[in-house]
Amino acid sequence: MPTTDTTTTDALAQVVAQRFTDTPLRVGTRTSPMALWQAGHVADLLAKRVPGLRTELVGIETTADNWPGDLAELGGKGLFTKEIDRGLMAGQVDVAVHCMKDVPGDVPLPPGTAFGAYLTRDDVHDVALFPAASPIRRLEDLPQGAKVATSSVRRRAQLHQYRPDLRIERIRGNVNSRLRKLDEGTDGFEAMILARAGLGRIGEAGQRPYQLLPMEHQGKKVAVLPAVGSGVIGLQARTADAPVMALLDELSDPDTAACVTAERVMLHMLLGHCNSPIAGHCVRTPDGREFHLRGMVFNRDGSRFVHAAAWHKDPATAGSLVAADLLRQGARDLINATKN
Ligand SMILES: NCc1[nH]cc(CCC(=O)O)c1CC(=O)O
Repeated sequence: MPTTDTTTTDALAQVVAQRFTDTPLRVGTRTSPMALWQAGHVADLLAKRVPGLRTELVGIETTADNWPGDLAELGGKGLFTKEIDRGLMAGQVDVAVHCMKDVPGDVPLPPGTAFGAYLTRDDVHDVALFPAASPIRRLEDLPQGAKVATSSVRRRAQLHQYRPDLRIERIRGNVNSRLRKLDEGTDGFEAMILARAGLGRIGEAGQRPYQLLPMEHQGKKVAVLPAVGSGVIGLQARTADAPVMALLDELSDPDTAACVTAERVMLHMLLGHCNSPIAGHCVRTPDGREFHLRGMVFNRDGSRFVHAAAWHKDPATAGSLVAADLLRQGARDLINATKN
């Protein structure tokens, strides 16, 4: 009898279940509420695919979690991922959960590891939030010179394009503590920019009003193109761990994987570092035949920027076309000018 898909996949479930009888499958994660939600979601997906599979969340604090100051002072390079990568390489965890947005584009993945799954992309919009007691609900209504919280150089540059008067300042800590600071008026912030996906994961998206920022320019309204990899959870494992890699492959969403490839090929070719204001977003075209990638590179205050788009059936080609176009327009000078 010919082997069907079901029998092969069931064989995989058996292999995985047997391997993780004595020790559970360990899922490595950061320890913020958002990261723990993500890891729990991954554990649910794994257990759904392999009934009876035992999983264990292993919380790992990263350099970024333990540094209260400005991350730029540490020089970047995987501040959110390094310690989890080390745990994966050392065999302390079997799967690492990362926000693709936090995976640096200018350092290679640790040897012997690879992303085996990209989960279906969440909403990629950035949103503006205001203190609970504030009557203001749109960035356009903020008074001249209002103080806005974000640590992202990409968001800072794009806000300044529309509202050069705003005083944009860094804020640290996890999303929950940032919201608390905003409401309590610590540091006098009148607005804050966050990813809608992150808000949803900590259960806040339905709890408070926010302004969804459009991704495309519409008159005088603030528009923000998202970061490369935004809204995507990536699952990394040891390449030699064949059963886990095969399991991750089944959890991966092909469209999300293709779009992340397009965006990250662009990022790699631009040689962006963690202080480069770079934005990129890829979608499949409505007819399903091609991938449409848009990319932007800014200077620090958004007064100069380059913008390119490409359509191609091969995502990596779309990425390299957009990067080449951005570089031709002067992206290298913009990136070098924002080096610390
Ligand atoms: N830089 C932190 C970070 N990494 C991923 C998310 C949210 C989820 C996502 O966009 O993938 C956030 C919070 C934020 O930017 O507001």
